[in-house]
Amino acid sequence: MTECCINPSILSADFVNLEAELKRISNADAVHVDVMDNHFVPNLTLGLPVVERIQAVSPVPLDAHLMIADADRWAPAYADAGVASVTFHAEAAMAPIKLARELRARGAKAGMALRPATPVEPYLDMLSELDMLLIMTVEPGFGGQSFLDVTLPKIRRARAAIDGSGIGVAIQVDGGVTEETIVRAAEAGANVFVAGSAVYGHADPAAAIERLRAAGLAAM
Ligand SMILES: O=C(CO)[C@H](O)[C@H](O)COP(=O)(O)O
Ligand SMILES: [Co+2]
Repeated sequence: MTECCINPSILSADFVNLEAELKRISNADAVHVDVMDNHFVPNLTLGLPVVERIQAVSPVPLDAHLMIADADRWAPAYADAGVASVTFHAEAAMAPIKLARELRARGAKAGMALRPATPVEPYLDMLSELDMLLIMTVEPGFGGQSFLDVTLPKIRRARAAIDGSGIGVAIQVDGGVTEETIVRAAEAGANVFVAGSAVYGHADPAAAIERLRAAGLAAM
């Protein structure tokens, strides 16, 4: 595997200057947009109207991470808005296969996320319905948390299942990704890396992206 995608999270950007903040990461593979509803997670960020404006000005495709309840009802609208990749949480979807098919039918890549304590095994048979599996490496809700190494065996099991079945599903990790932890996540089998603090916490976010990409690639 040679692909190594770095998707900065704008959760750590300056929300008053989002257009300028997006220009600072134009060498990223996508921009990760964290949508939180204060129900599925104890935090509130932004919703569809703001995502539509980000979509209009972003130099890179959007990777929407929906930390919202009732994903079956709300997620398709993000695909309709032209978001390239829409990720819902398995714990928030009543009918994840139906929802993944709806997202793809609307032209988006379908992603499904698992909280750190949610096992991957119940979902192995539906991986072919997905373009991306997001394995959360922190409890969703806030940026700036520490990477949970306890999730590494799950990443390894997911990678083994994907490689064993020959399906082309990306494995994304999100939370606490740094130049150090990206090595362990990449060795375990992840190939798409979300980083908020480790990109926007630096004076030169574009240079931070290149360092993360180099560290991830070297570990694959
Ligand atoms: O989904 C998220 C939190 O729920 C964020 O994408 C994630 O926390 C990124 O921030 P950091 O890299 O600072 O951990
Ligand atoms: Co996220």
